[in-house]
Amino acid sequence: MLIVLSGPSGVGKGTVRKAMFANEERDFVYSISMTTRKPRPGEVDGVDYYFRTRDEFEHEIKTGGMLEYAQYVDNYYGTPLKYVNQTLDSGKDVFLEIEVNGAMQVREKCPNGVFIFLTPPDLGALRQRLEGRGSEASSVIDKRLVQAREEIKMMQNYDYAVVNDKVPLAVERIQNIIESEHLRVQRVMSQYEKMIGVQA
Ligand SMILES: Nc1ncnc2c1ncn2[C@@H]1O[C@H](COP(=O)(O)OP(=O)(O)OP(=O)(O)O)[C@@H](O)[C@H]1O
Ligand SMILES: Nc1nc2c(ncn2[C@@H]2O[C@H](COP(=O)(O)O)[C@@H](O)[C@H]2O)c(=O)[nH]1
Repeated sequence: MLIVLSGPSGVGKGTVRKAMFANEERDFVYSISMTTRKPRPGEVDGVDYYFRTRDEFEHEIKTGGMLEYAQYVDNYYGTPLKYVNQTLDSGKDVFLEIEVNGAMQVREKCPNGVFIFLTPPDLGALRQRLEGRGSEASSVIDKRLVQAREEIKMMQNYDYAVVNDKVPLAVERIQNIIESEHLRVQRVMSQYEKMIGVQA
């Protein structure tokens, strides 16, 4: 199953995802994105992102190496296709943490994915989280907040909206969604197998 988590910058996607992966026992893999953004202090190439130049990124686009990509506040971000395909082929779930334009490209290509939008309790909390993280200059925070308003309008294109008021609660809500989606897929598959006369 392909699981896509979006939401405005600073809402807590990374925080929630890391907490989820600490809990998660099932086969479940995070797809590391590629970006032209400079690493923040402590970020490691190949762990947090694949950090690439614009030329390198554009080469990947031209050669069909990206499942999706978008320009977000002056930088490219995208999902390398090969790793997603290999992981899905191996039977594991893939988890993408990406912004809305990229998510809509994924929806076109993989309509059976599960699309979850993480929201802040309100825009004041979002600003506080971005400022509290301290990783961007205030001019960049302002641009991200402008972008956030546009992104929140896209929430209606998602299958689920989850409020990140408290991290453990948001984790639990997302895990419940994934669990129920798994059960739904299993029910459909077993009905399908019955219909075509294959032993489930
Ligand atoms: N539920 C929460 N309550 C309060 N603070 C939170 C909550 N969730 C995350 N935070 C804090 O908000 C800040 C932004 O979180 P995080 O970096 O995970 O956001 P993000 O959505 O992944 O951002 P980006 O899209 O820019 O990568 C961090 O300092 C994090 O500790
Ligand atoms: N379309 C994509 N968006 C992505 C991807 N990886 C991350 N992102 C999103 O970009 C913004 C900014 O991220 P930051 O690390 O600079 O704070 C945020 O919304 C991320 O979710 C991707 O592969 N494709």
